[in-house]
Amino acid sequence: MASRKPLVAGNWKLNGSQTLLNEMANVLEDINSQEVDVALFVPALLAAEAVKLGLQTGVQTVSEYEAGAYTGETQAALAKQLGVTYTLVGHSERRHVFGESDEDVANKFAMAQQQGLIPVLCVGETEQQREQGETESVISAQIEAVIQKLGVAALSQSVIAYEPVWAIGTGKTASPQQAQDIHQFIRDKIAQQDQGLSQGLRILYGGSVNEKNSEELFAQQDIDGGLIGGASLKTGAFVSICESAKG
Ligand SMILES: O=C(CO)COP(=O)(O)O
Repeated sequence: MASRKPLVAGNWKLNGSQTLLNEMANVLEDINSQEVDVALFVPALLAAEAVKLGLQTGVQTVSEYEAGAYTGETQAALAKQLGVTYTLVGHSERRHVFGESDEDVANKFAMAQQQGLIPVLCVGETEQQREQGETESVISAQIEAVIQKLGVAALSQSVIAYEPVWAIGTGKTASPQQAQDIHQFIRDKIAQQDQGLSQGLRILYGGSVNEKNSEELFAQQDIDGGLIGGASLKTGAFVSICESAKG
């Protein structure tokens, strides 16, 4: 895992509760350490509470707009004020269910950074794109949209999460080698523009990670932790996954 500190992040999506948050805060208290960063991407309504409980907190998306007449949006500046650290941008469910384009995602990335949040840029191909040999070109375009807008240096204050769409919530994990190949592709792509930045960049894997497969995934050279969906709603499983990311 080179010298990058691993990050294990739970993405609760539209799930979870105040009760689960309290339970999670109790069990995670002992884990956040020198060896692994642990964060929870909770529904926006729970973010303030998660911060109060001492959790490293993320929201799941932010508005690309700074402020104004945009009913229903989550404001990056307010999240920052509340003590939120991260936001996901471009999660596949935002792209595929809510129709966010690469350009929308780049705009959200920019707004997150402008307001002092760390964006976690989610990238990944659908099953059909993989079958058609488009995996690398799809991921390249998703990353390039951010680089075109902000320059490659912007990636130094961010995290990338590779989440193959066919592996999300399906129980079909990418094999450690499949995941490593794409992580290496991403790091090499960024190295072509900035070698030093690429070496320090954390690239997480997401898609059906559980307490049984996490250790092998996290042992891969270019996998710096995980973005965990379903298993982050179970305290025991999530704690095991976090532990497995330690050196
Ligand atoms: O989408 C994910 C995390 O953002 C992955 O979800 P699962 O771990 O449930 O497959």
